[in-house]
Amino acid sequence: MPTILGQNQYGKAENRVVKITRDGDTHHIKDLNVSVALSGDLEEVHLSGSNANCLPTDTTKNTVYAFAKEYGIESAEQFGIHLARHFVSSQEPIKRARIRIEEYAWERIETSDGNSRFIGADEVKHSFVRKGQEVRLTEITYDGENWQVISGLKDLIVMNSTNSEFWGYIKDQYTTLKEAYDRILATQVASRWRFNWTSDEQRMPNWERSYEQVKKHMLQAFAETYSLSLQQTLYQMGSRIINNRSEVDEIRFSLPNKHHFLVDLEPFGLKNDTAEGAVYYAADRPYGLIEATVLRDGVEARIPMDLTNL
Ligand SMILES: O=c1[nH]c(=O)c2[nH]c(=O)[nH]c2[nH]1
Repeated sequence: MPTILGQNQYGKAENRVVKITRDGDTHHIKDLNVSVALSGDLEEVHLSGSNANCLPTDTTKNTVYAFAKEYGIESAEQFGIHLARHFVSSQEPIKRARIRIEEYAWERIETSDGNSRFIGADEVKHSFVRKGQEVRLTEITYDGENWQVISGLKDLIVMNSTNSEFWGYIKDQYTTLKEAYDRILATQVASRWRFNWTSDEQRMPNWERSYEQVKKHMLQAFAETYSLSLQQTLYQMGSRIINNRSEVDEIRFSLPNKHHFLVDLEPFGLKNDTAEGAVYYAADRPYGLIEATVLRDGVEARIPMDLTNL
């Protein structure tokens, strides 16, 4: 049976790059995990074994490290754009580059006098603790003409200990869930948002500020929404971002509902009442999984449905 080569891409995945910038004796860290995927005229590499059009994955790795040194890392997005442009514009057979980056944040360790800026001890200028919060993400795709930048985050764990209800749902012969008028709402946010910056002619967003602002609106909407379902909270989070950040046209969330169930303490003669502060069992599985995209009216949805392997 004849066969044909379908979609293909290649490159070096998970290049771990740590760049230290020295500002006098104050240091700054950028800690990235960069994955390169290239595609183009690569049929012969697969079909005949000719490597004439193949830029080695080893070279793509070296380019990541050389660019970090030569040009620095202003933001994950800027770094990814720079790499994507390089691969597509410098190698004729390479028609498309996709750069995915995870960024791990570090913060300065405070001195014993509680101030990390006006210090006698100089270790704070170069001593860091890795932030336990979210991982920042970006994916840059470039075909020599158009850009697509989808940034995001994962593992941002949030909880509201009240202001969440869930009732009025369908009840069939299998429904046992009790209606909740005051419950815990907790989730581990995975999200991707797409920028409307698509060509060199447009003004590029300020990537660092944009990330901080999107995250701020996301968290504030989570905190400030009186929730009748995680679905409703998700929509509030997304629309708050679309309404406040003109550079973002689309945002998708994958929100596991981290269920907290009231423990039955009746057998021990104890009343476990939410109004007085209750004891919960934090279940890890199964979990409800609430996923949706929120879009600016009139734009096309481009973020893939399944965020897990992005
Ligand atoms: O916020 C929720 N949405 C649901 O769809 C759902 N289903 C469920 O059992 N609990 C919840 N909570």
